[in-house]
Amino acid sequence: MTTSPSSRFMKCLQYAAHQHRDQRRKDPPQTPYVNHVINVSTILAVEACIEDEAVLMAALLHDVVEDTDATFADVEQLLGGDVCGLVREVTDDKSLEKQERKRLQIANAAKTSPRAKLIKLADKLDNLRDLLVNTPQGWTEERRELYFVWAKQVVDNLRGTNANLEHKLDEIFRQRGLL
Ligand SMILES: Nc1nc2c(ncn2[C@@H]2O[C@H](COP(=O)(O)OP(=O)(O)O)[C@@H](OP(=O)(O)OP(=O)(O)O)[C@H]2O)c(=O)[nH]1
Ligand SMILES: [Mn+2]
Repeated sequence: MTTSPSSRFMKCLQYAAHQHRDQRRKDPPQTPYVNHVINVSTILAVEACIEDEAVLMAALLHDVVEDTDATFADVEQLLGGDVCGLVREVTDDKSLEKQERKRLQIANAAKTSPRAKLIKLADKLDNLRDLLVNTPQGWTEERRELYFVWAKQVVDNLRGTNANLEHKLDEIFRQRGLL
């Protein structure tokens, strides 16, 4: 049986689109940023068959605090503590140096809850699918290659979470000679 999206889910989608409305991805066609967060939620719903609505909503909001003026308090007020807690788990601390943030993504991946790990796996899958076909503006080939290497280190600490997503990520790592 097909069910309609809930009004909470629609409110969440609208909020993500609103918050990211002026942002573009770094790919040459400058795709609207919101396409990425919709992709991450869609990967979870369609490819990983996740029915946990809080996970699908947190996927839509996974970059909203990191990359817009939204706060955790805003997310909590709009969608409650469960969704907000998941968003918190997948949000980088932008006040840290970039190298430290990258190191922490690897180190913290293993400590993340299984539901947040799903979002992180889908996030990396979408970013890597994009990198297979695009070089972000201003990136060298070397920087692109290093992103694949770094993403594999993050994914290695997220394993045992969802066989389907991990298989799709491994196909990409194999294609790049990393596995
Ligand atoms: N592949 C790709 N990535 C893009 C694009 N536009 C923006 N990004 C973002 O760029 C990040 C990777 O760039 P870096 O230079 O390594 O990191 P930074 O943006 O955090 O400084 C990814 O974040 P991340 O930390 O890996 O994950 P997240 O921020 O998405 O959670 C990704 O979301 C694009 O067109 N293609
Ligand atoms: Mn992301």
